[in-house]
Amino acid sequence: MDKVIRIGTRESQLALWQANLVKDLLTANGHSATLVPIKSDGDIDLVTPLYEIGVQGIFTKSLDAAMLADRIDIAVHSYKDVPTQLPKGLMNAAVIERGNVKDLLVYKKDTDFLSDTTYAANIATSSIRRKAQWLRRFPQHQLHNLRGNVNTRLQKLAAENWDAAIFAAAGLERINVRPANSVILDWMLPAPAQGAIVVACRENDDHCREALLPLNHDETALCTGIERAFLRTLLGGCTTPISAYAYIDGNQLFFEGNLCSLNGDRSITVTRQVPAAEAEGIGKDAAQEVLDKGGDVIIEEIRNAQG
Ligand SMILES: NCc1[nH]cc(CCC(=O)O)c1CC(=O)O
Repeated sequence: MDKVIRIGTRESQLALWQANLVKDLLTANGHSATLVPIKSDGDIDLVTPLYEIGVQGIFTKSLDAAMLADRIDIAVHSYKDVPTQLPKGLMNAAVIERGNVKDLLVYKKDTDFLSDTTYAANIATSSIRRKAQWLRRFPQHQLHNLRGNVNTRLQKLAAENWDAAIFAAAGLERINVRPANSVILDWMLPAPAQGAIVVACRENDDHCREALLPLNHDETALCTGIERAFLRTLLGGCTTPISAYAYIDGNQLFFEGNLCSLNGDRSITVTRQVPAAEAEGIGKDAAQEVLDKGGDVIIEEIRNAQG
């Protein structure tokens, strides 16, 4: 009998859904696996905006520690929550096929306010990236902080006097709680690795590395790898106004990356199209172009604002 793979997961409904997906994939390949729920600091303090907490990897830290202490064997994360710098001794062993990458607006009444330039709508999100892109498009709007897991945030939106809130579509669709009152934000560029799930393990754990290898989706791994290289080269933080999306169509890889100032008054977008087989290095290269086009000044401002 194979040794049982202990899968560490956060306790939110979305985290459990993602961990169960990995458990089912491992089981289908003949492995035994069990879930080990672990609390993360990011789920305990639901008030402080993430950018004020300032710790890198607040959602992944507890699971990383549990892995290093041999209390769990693998950890399942939303890839966009994983810092670009991994703790020593751990590795990302598989990137699961990506779901919906887009952001989604959940509105209370209707979306008429989006075309009324005189109305100062109240929009909820704690994401610096979403705030910056939103203010660039709707400078007259008021933004409000909204923290918590997907379910808590939906409840808060219902309770508050806000017009709408912004979510990752994947988070709501996976656990089947996307409200009818919602619309995909096609114009908003997603966070690097949004909609993708990553499975980490200890570097020296050959059994888990081998078990996870067939779960890796090459196309998703390539695209999210480029998006994360773009992020790492610019700043490396998880709470930044940095967006990136890469996808493959035919044999071509298309990339779009953006850096916004915090209030959205400046925005630098770069794009790439290369044969997928030659995509190596384009995330870093695109980030360098952003820096050369004045991104260095914006990055410095963000660093100073975040202390
Ligand atoms: N930062 C929280 C977080 N991390 C991953 C998701 C959803 C799933 C995903 O984007 O992969 C969410 C919720 C959200 O941003 O609304």
